Amino acid sequence: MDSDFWHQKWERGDIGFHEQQVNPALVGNMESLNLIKGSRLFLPLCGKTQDIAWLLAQGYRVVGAELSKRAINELFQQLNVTPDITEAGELTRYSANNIDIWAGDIFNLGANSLGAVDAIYDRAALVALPEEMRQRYAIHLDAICHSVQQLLVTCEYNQQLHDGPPFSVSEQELQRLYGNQYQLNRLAQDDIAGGFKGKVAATISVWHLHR
Ligand SMILES: C[S@@+](CC[C@H](N)C(=O)[O-])C[C@H]1O[C@@H](n2cnc3c(N)ncnc32)[C@H](O)[C@@H]1O
Repeated sequence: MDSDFWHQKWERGDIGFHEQQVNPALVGNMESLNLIKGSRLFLPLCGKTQDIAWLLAQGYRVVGAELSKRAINELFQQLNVTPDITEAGELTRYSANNIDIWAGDIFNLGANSLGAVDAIYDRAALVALPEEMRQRYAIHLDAICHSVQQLLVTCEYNQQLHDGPPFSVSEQELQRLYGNQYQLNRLAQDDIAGGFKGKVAATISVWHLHR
C-alpha cells in the first residue's frame, strides 16, 4: 500500500473512512487520558478528520501527519484558518494557532520536527496499514513519541472475508506491537451494526495504551 494508493483515493474522493461527525470513541474516552487543557496530541495519518476541530475547541493543541496536501488544504478550509506553509526537507509544515500538520510520509517525520507530544490519538491509522507495515509504524511511532499514552481505535473481523483497509488488528497483534512499551487497556468493544461494509461481522475496540 504505497503513497499513490492514498493520493488516488483523495483525488477520486474515495474517502469512505472520513466521518462527517466527530468520532464517538474520542468524545466518549478522551477523559481516560486525563490530560490538562493545552496538552498536545499527535494524530498520525490524520486525513481531514473532524476530530481535529473538536480537539481544538476543547482547548487542546494538535499535531498531525498526512500524505495528502489535498486533505490538508481541505482540513484548513473546514477550520476556516489560513496556515503558514514552510518547506522542511521532504516534508511541508502547515501551521496555525495551536495546530501543526506535517504533509508527507510519516516515516520521514523525526522526533525533533514533531516536537513534544502528550498523547497519540490513532483512529484509522494503524488499521489503515497492511500487516507488513504495522510493525514499522509502531516502532517509528515509539521512536518519535517516546511511548506517550495512546487512545487507539481498532477493528476486528475475519480478514479472509474482506480485504483492508481498514485491516483487522487483533489483541494478540497489539500485544506484539505495543506490549513491551505499554499496558493495553480495552475501554470499549462494540459490534458494528449490520457488519463491516454491511456484510462481515466486525467489532470496534477503543484502547488506552499507557505505561
Ligand atoms: C484511513 S485514512 C484515516 C484518516 C483519519 N485518521 C480519519 O480518521 O479520518 C488514512 C490516512 O492516512 C494517510 N496516509 C497513508 N499512509 C501515510 C503515510 N505513510 N504517511 C502519512 N499519511 C499517510 C492517507 O492519505 C489517509 O488520509
